[in-house]
Amino acid sequence: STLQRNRGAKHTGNMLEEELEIALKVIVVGNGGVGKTSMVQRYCKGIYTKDYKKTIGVDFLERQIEIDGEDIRIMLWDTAGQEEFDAITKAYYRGAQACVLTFSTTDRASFEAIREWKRKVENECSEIPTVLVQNKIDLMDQAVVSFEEAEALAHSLGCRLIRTSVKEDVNVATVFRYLATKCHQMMKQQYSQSAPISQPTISAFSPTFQSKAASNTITLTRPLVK
Ligand SMILES: Nc1nc2c(ncn2[C@@H]2O[C@H](COP(=O)(O)OP(=O)(O)OP(=O)(O)O)[C@@H](O)[C@H]2O)c(=O)[nH]1
Repeated sequence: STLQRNRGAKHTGNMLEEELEIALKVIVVGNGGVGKTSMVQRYCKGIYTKDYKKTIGVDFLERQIEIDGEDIRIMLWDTAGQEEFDAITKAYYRGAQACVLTFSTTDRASFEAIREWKRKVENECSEIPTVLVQNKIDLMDQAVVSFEEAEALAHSLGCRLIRTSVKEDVNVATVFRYLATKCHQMMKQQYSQSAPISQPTISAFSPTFQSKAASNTITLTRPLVK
């Protein structure tokens, strides 16, 4: 397929060596304190800390996984949940290909804010694969949101609900694998529909760019070397 061809042609000897890979920009949004930073750190670094330090603006981490035999680099944008940073964070929504809407089991306001978060994302991005995450399920004894309510919200937003405990490392990887799989399927569809001559442009200056032919991001991981 075109997708595979774009992934990279490797030549040995004096020839140019280039390697392209699929990269996905995923944004993690939700109220302050729901566990966004913890989730991204858990997934990308395998660590968890009890301390809460609010995110100022946006943080960025990445992890590579394999979907369908294809390497996918997941770039996770951990955005600030505190409203004071809204103006900064929304600039980072642009170009996102998937979204994690996060609320906490023990924070009613974070659950009620989900529609508003979805609206903010939709203002900057068109419809992108989205998952609703109910975090801190290790604290079910202090729950202020019922399973039924969470499911009803997911249903009305038209997205899947995944319950996680970042603390106990429950279902965190499931969230990102699910989104990456969805995006990968969409890309494959777009590639098979687009004409074979439409090769995406590759920018060596910006870390990511939006291909016009298909809305996937392709990153040049290794510069051209002689
Ligand atoms: N019990 C429990 N605590 C968690 C879990 N995930 C995160 N926390 C704690 O919740 C607090 C807030 O987590 P953060 O990851 O900093 O929250 P955030 O959503 O990034 O907050 P902002 O940066 O302000 O937007 C921290 O004290 C975490 O240790 C979880 O699954 N269970």
